[in-house]
Amino acid sequence: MGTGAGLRAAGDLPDDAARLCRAAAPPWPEPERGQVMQAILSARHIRKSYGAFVALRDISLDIPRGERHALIGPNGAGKSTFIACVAGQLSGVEGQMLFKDENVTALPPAALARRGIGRTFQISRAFLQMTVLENMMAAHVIASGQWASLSRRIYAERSGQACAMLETVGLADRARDRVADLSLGDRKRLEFGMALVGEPDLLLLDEPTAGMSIKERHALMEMVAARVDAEGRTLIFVEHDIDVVMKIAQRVTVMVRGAVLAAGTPSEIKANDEVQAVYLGGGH
Ligand SMILES: Nc1ncnc2c1ncn2[C@@H]1O[C@H](COP(=O)(O)OP(=O)(O)OP(=O)(O)O)[C@@H](O)[C@H]1O
Repeated sequence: MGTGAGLRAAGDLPDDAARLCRAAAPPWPEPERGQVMQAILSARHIRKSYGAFVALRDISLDIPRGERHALIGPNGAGKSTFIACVAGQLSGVEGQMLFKDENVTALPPAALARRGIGRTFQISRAFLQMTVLENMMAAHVIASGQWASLSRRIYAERSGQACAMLETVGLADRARDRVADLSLGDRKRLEFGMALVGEPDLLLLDEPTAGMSIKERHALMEMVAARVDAEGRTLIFVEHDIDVVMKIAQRVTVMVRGAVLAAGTPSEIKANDEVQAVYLGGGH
């Protein structure tokens, strides 16, 4: 993990020191005005229709490498559709998607995952009866592609890696519990950890805190922010809790009816009259 260029300072330090740095950091600073960062993802004129219904009209946005970026907007604005486009899960998407300067338009999910675009998935029913550790090990086996050769040595290695990742996401003491017995917050931690196993450069989270208590939401997203920062990853997340957005995102894009209404730092978005009228003011 965390081997790529662009590692932030905390990621280069021994664990304890990094933890202390991160503990002192929140709330995380917004990028300085005018600061230019290289885009890891550039979406150009993305358009997606479901039959006659146009869900995304003409979305163009750049996501700088290492940024925590929130997508917000009223129900039906097209946020999940955009995430699914970036992950390559939809057909018939018009426009162009550049990832790390490569044209990845219309590539399937597996090809995008190999290039470093990852997203979380809800743990499927069949895996709920398995333990937390078994699920995490499955994620390692899938990511390694070594289905058939789980020798004793590789098994030990995988379980070591799985335990380390459980430690990372705060689930080490739940390793032997069934996933079905976890709280929603812990299940989301596990899903996040399983997505990290693929070492994505860009991680997509679609409403990661849905259904959680306020306290759980903040705890989950603070952990997510600390991890993506420490490992030099880029994060795009869809979130309805505006307090979480203000605390976690460095930049925000507001979508309304399939188009971008505004983009900027959290404080710019909060001060935007149009955004207040259409979304934040509760008029949706
Ligand atoms: N498979 C589909 N077939 C037809 N219409 C769809 C499909 N998926 C989404 N839509 C429609 O596209 C629009 C955008 O949906 P999307 O889920 O992307 O919005 P959203 O901003 O994520 O909303 P929410 O915050 O409620 O999740 C909505 O009007 C939705 O009903």
